[in-house]
Order: sequence, then C-alpha cells, then structure tokens
Amino acid sequence: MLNIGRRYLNFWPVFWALFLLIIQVVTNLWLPTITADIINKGIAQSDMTYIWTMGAVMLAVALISWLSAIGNVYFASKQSQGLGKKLRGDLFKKILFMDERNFQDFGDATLITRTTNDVTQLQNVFQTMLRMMLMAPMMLIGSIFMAWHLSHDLMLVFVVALPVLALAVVINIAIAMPRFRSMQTKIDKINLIFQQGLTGVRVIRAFNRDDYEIEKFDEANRDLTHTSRVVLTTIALLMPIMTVILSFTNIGIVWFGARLISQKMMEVGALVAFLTYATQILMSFMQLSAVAVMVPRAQVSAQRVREVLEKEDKIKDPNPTVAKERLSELSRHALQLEQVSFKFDAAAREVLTDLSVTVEQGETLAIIGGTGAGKTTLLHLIARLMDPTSGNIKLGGDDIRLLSQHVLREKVALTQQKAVLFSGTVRSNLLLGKADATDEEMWEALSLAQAANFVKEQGGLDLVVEQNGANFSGGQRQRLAIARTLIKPAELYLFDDSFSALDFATDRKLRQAIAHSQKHQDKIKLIVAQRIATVMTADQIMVLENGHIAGLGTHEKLAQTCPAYQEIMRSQLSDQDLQKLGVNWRQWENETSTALLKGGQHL
Ligand SMILES: Nc1ncnc2c1ncn2[C@@H]1O[C@H](COP(=O)(O)OP(=O)(O)OP(=O)(O)O)[C@@H](O)[C@H]1O
Repeated sequence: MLNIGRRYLNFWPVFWALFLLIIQVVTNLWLPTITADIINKGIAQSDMTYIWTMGAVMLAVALISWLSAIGNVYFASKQSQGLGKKLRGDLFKKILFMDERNFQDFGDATLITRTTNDVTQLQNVFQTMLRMMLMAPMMLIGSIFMAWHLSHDLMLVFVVALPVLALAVVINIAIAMPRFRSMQTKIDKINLIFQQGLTGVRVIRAFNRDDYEIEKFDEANRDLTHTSRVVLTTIALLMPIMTVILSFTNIGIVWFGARLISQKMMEVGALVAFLTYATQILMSFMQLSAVAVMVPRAQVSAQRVREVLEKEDKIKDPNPTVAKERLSELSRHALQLEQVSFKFDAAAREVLTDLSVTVEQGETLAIIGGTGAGKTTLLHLIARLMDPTSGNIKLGGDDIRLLSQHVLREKVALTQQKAVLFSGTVRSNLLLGKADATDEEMWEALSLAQAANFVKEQGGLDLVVEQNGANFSGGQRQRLAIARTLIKPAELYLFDDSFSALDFATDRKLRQAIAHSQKHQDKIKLIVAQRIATVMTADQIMVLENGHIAGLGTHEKLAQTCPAYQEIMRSQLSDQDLQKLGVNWRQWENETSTALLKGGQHL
C-alpha cells in the first residue's frame, strides 16, 4: 500500500496536509490547558481581565485549529481523489493493452471491481491517513503527556481502561481481517453474475430461466451481505464498547479527582482539563482502531490493484537493438507460418500443431474447419494477440516478434467473430479503422462491405450507433465491422468467421467486391469460414481438424484429395451440386449462387 502511496501522492501537498495536521494537534492539546488556567486563575480569583485575555487567546487558538483543519481536509481530499483518478487511469491503460492470455486469466468481472471498488478503498484509506492516521497517535501521545503532567495519580485509571480497549480492538480486527479478501472476491462474483445476466438477458428470457438467474444472483448477494454484515457488525460493535469504557473512565476520573480536590491535592481547573485530555486519549484510541480496521482492507485492495498493474505481459515488444522499425516490403513469402504450434497454459493438449503455410502477396487463404478446430486461435497468433508455443510466424521474411506491437498492428486489420461496435456514430466507428478517413473513403468501405445501402437509408455517416450496436441487426453489425476493417490501410486483412451472419448472396457479393477492390488487391486476406461457398474461390484453403492441417490447396484439389474437405462438402452441398464436382468450380459457384438468388435450393 505504501508503494502505491509513494507512486501516486505528491510530496508538497502531502507535506502541507501533515504540517497543518501538526498545527491542529498542537492547538487541540493547548486548549484544555487554557480552560484549566481560566478556571484556576480567572474564575477562582474572580480576575475578569485574565478571563477576557485568556478567552481571547482561546478563541484565537480555536480559530487556528479550525483553519488548519480546513486546510488539511483540502489537501488530504485533493491528494486522495487525485490518487484515485490516476490509479483508475493507469489500470484502464494497463487493461486496454493487456495481452489476451493475461486478460482471460483475470476475467473482466474482477478487473472491473479492481478498477472501481478496490481503488475506492485505497482512496478512502489515504484520505483517512492524511487526516486521522497521524493525528490519532500524535493526539494520543500528546494527551497522555499533558494528562500525566496534570496528575500522576489519576493516570492509574488508564492502567485499567487502555488494556481493556486494546483487547476489544484486537478481537475486533482478528474477526474482521480474514473476511476482507473474501468480501472483495464476493463483489467480483456479484459483478460476474450481473455482467453475464446483462449480456445474456435475451437468452435468459428465451429459455425462461429468469427464476434460476435471480436465485443465482440472490445467493451471491446473500453471501456477500452475510460476510459484510459479520464484518461491519463486528466493527460497529467497537463504538458502543468504547463509549461504555469512555463513560466508566470519566466516572473513575471524577470519582478519584473529587477525592484529590477534597484533599487539596488537585485544583478544579486541572480536573476539568484532565477530563478533556482523557476524552481525547480515548477518542484518539478509537480513531486509531478505526484506522487499524481500514488498513488491512485497503492492504487487500492494494495487493489486488498491484496484481493487475504489475502483471507482466507475455507479449513483449522486441529489444530495441534487434527490433525492426518498419515492415519489410511484402512480395514473395509475404506471410509464412513455420511449424507453428500453440497450447493454452492450463490446457492439457495443443490447440494448434505444426502448422506451416506460405501466403503470397495479394493471395487469399481461407481456413475452414469444425468448431474448436483452432481457427480463431490461429488468427490471434498472426495478429500477435498471443505468441506460438513453438514455430515462427513471418511477415515479409521477418519474424513478427521482431516488430513492435504498434508497427505490427498498424499493418494488420482484424474483424472478430463477434462484431464489436462502439457507441457513437457510423463515422466514429469507421474512424477507428482510419483516423483521417474522408467521407469518400468511408462510403467506399461501406459499399465494399455491402453496408452502404442501409447506412444511406437510415441517416448516413452520422447515423447513431447505440451501445454494442444494439440498433442494428446481426448481419448489419457484421457489415459495419467489416467496413471498419476494410478502411484500414493494412497489409494483412483477417476475417474471423465474419461472413457467417450474412446471407449467401451478400457473402458472395462482399467477397467479389473485396477481390476486385484496387486498394485490397495486393494485400493478404485470411478468411475463416464454415461454409464451402465462402472459401471455394480462395487461392488456398487450409482445412483444420483438431488443430492439425488436414488439407491445404485449392478447392479443386481438396475436393478430389482431402477426405475432411469432402466430408464438409457432403454436409453442405446437395447431391446435384456434388455431381458437378470437377467440372468448372468457379463457374459452378456462380451458377449455384445465382440459383440461390433466384430461390434455388443449392448451398
Ligand atoms: N482461453 C482458453 N483456454 C483454454 N482453451 C481454450 C481457450 N480458448 C479456446 N480454447 C480452446 O481452443 C480450441 C480452439 O478454439 P478456437 O476458438 O480457436 O476454435 P475455432 O476453430 O475458432 O472454433 P469456432 O469455429 O467454434 O469459433 C478449442 O478447443 C477451445 O476449447
């Protein structure tokens, strides 16, 4: 926690906060002595001048104390709020650039809790630290010293009171502390269920599972409430216990003080001052114990925040001495995979094994395979969202690990399997692909992606995009996401099953448009798809089966030689279509697509 303080607090504001705090402590300790003097010298001797003079001094001291308290609160709040702001900003940046595997290891629910709730805990503890944490011990020691100075005998009362108080605090912390981490974890769980409930709300309704989800949320909610109740009740119990101890201590002081006064061993003013110091001693002790309860909780939060901030990314930029600052010209061997294998850390077996392929500049490689075959993983490796466990991926002859992630990502455009749109407008979404895109370029990309018509009809480039693109159909979302990819001036275009939500005719038109687009003609295109119709015109098709290459070649070649490909064809094509095998495939595709457009049964 101190590490976070050192990193995020500024020296001078903290210095002023503490300086003003010391002034506040000194003035607070001084006030009871002035009261004692007014009683002993002014009231006892009916000296009005003394009473007025000391009254004015008392007012001035109280005013200084008040002003320093205001100043201290100002600096403490500014620093702690600033710490929260900077910490949240750093966490957001870290999470945004966190590599895929680390991101998955944490999970988004806990990342949200850590950025919000945990940071708030730290913010609060630093605010308290700059106010109370130093004031309480200073007041405690100062008050004990002043009280001791007033009467040694009365100090005996504290010999009983303080150990009882200390015992209450220790028991309290012992009960509360182990539950703090579990409280934060339970908040993570609530966030997770809530988040899943929100994103899957339509599925829940469709399956009539509202009751099940509500019960699941209730259970997590009850669990958190139970733990919080135990912790907070334990902490809250401290207050009445301390009040009782404070009351008994005051009774003891008045009882013994009165006897000392009757024996002329103490003055009335001193007893009044002693009572004030006694209250300050116990109040400081209460504040200290409140802080003692806050610190362990903040410590847990600090640890959770640091786990994120200090998580070492597995994907690293190359050492500057060997790094290549730009991509080599792509010509032959533009993209090469050399015996690429990949395994997730926790998984028992490899997801991809020994993949080798070369894609020349301007070529299209289609990747087809069953669910879980490893298609998405392969694209993620090429975009360097993850690194292969073994083997190399080269662009223009250079290993992509020699390029900084920034340079590489400038050259790679990826459309994810699930189209992600950001709230804003069509224009703001397209600007993510190319920050300085002109209207003309945007319309060009939209028309390549077969999205121009519906965008034009619904309001043009400034058409509003709601959160997650909720105001568009699945196919429209896909097309907008594809347009965002196509507008990017990249060398390598990756489409991860992005055509799946499109109807056959749009799918075909889109592929034809990309194939004829001047801008994209000499670029590499990788298309992951499930449909034969989508992949058949590609220059090469890779058939993936359980992470292995089951076939690699043109459609014609695979249709004749690759059993896995033939099996996919059999599952998707009619007998009539299959009979046409080996005739003229490109013509065949056009025919079947046209038939489909006319309401035919093919594909
Ligand atoms: N984070 C992960 N940890 C462990 N295994 C994973 C993880 N992500 C994916 N896998 C596994 O890796 C394999 C390949 O997944 P991948 O998403 O690449 O398949 P895919 O071919 O794209 O499938 P689909 O067509 O269904 O999208 C699957 O068996 C999956 O269970």
